[in-house]
Amino acid sequence: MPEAAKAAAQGREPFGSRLAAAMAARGPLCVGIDPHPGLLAEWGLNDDAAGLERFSLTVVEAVASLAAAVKPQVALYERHGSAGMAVLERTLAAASDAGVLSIADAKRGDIGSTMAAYADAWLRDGSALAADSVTLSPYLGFESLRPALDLAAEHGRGAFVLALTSNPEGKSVQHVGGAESVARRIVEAAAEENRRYPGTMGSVGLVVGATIGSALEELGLDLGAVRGPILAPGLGAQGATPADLRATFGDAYSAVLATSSRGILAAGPSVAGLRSATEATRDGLLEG
Ligand SMILES: O=c1ccn([C@@H]2O[C@H](COP(=O)(O)O)[C@@H](O)[C@H]2O)c(=O)[nH]1
Repeated sequence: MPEAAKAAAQGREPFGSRLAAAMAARGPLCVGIDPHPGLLAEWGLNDDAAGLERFSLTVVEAVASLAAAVKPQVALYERHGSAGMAVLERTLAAASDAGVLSIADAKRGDIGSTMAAYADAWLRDGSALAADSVTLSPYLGFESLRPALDLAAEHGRGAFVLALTSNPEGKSVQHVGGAESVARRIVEAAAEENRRYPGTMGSVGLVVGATIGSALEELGLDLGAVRGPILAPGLGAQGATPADLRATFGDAYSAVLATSSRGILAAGPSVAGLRSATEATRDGLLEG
């Protein structure tokens, strides 16, 4: 049975279609949920599971109707051990209840047999950690991600594969090869993967930083050919502006889901403050 039909049989449209609809309705912004110790302190919360929960649920409540997606940063829950992971489970459930798509920023990647276990955790129906999509690291080879790519397709969920990350050190691996760069391999593999999805947007996206400047041009990469969403971190706290995003992505800008965490979260803990920062960021992305 084709993937779209399988996912629909389970009552869920493919992730790419659901994200495209959310971006059309609410704009191209994802709000990152990054409960850094410093932010918890600024919000008057303890650096413990209770503080983490108050922080996370406040963000979901504030932004669910304004953002196309939320992106909890898994590391910041993991540092609280099992209690933190339980908060992450409740945060993902709250996002789902509030009707906003979730991207678990877990950056998982492993050999195929263990990748299947990661896929079960983040993408299988019934898993307490199941999110609408998950970030994946292709350092063990794009094809090592196969269990996650297939399970995502089967369950109407999605994946964002790291291609050109927003940190300056990323170049030392991702640009290697010049015209035949490592990043090109990832971009081409994602494009191939999205052939299994009909419609305008496939369910396999890429992570491409808003801070990469002219790298797409230098490496000769055409993100339009991917037919998938481009998750672009780096807006706000890492210095990128909406104008930078437009200049960096050019014709592919319509597929860009910009994500900002600290730049918006600094406006908390008031729900009104978070909402107004989210609206301002989103409006900046929508303005020509
Ligand atoms: O290339 C990447 C991939 C992921 N991230 C993640 O996005 C957020 C950015 O947070 P800000 O506070 O808006 O800087 C964070 O969770 C990173 O792990 C990234 O920045 N770059």
